[in-house]
Amino acid sequence: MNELRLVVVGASGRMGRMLTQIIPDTLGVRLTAALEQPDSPTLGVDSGFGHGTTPNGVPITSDVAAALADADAIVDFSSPVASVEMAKAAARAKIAHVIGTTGLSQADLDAIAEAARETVVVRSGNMSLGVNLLAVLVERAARALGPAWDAEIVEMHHRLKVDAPSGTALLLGEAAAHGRGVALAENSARGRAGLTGPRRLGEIGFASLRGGTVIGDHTVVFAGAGERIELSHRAEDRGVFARGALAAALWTRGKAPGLYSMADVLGLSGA
Ligand SMILES: NC(=O)C1=CN([C@@H]2O[C@H](COP(=O)(O)OP(=O)(O)OC[C@H]3O[C@@H](n4cnc5c(N)ncnc54)[C@H](O)[C@@H]3O)[C@@H](O)[C@H]2O)C=CC1
Ligand SMILES: O=C(O)C1=N[C@H](C(=O)O)C[C@H](O)C1
Repeated sequence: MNELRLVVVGASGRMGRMLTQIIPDTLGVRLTAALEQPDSPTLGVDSGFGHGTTPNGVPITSDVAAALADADAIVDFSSPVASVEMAKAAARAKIAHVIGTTGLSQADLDAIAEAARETVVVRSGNMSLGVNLLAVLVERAARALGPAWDAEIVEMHHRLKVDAPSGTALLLGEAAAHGRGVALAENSARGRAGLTGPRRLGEIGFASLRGGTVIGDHTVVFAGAGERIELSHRAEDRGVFARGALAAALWTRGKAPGLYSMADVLGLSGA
């Protein structure tokens, strides 16, 4: 089978640099374009620059049309605005779109769902195997324990992260809500401050810490009467997200248009 021709969106970012670093060592994929913002100072620079290796011959560009003309899939860790624009472009070009970007609003999610009617889209707040398995465990725990065990999700990330709660925290919150058979939107508590009153039964709480260079730590606490369960994941290397995203891109081959998750890619749906 031919190599999957890949476009990386957000090529100069932390995840984009990780992707361009590992793509040459990943069987079955080939980088054909590296996209950045039109005003990025890195335009024209070889996209291998970010990790001090030999040039890869793929210069960073902002020409979306040219990039999509020679591609099978897009791997996108950028910004909500950029990912929604890319989703529309991917739908028009019928190219698979793997979206890792977080901080998406409901309107952004609706636009991505609309694009997924035309092409294969894999979206996840976390592309790592560990977190997606953790979500399965959280769902089971929430189902078994019920709302009498208070669920709180604590996350910590590096000082440059711009959205909160993290996409992973929301994914884990969805898992807990699903386990309890409720909607997260109607049962979540974010950013408590001031005279909050006592905790509401069934609430799923979120707390976000930011500092230093932390790649991504998440803990789901189930606090019962007189005992507590904590389920945690710590990412030690952005490679876990990048490898997951490349696995997702390869998985899209031959799939019907639709919106998929990493649980689908990893075979964890219904686990
Ligand atoms: N789902 C997952 O497993 C993971 C998700 N993320 C998410 O991915 C996103 C990016 O994270 P980082 O790489 O750490 O951020 P970053 O800020 O280092 O990189 C984002 C890059 O996207 C670029 N960009 C913005 N608009 C663009 C456009 N229109 N076209 C092309 N490029 C554009 C920026 O210039 C920047 O270089 C964030 O939303 C983050 O939360 C990060 C790690 C793992
Ligand atoms: O911005 C990051 O860095 C990360 N973002 C994702 C999130 O919002 O959960 C995934 C990972 O934790 C790193």
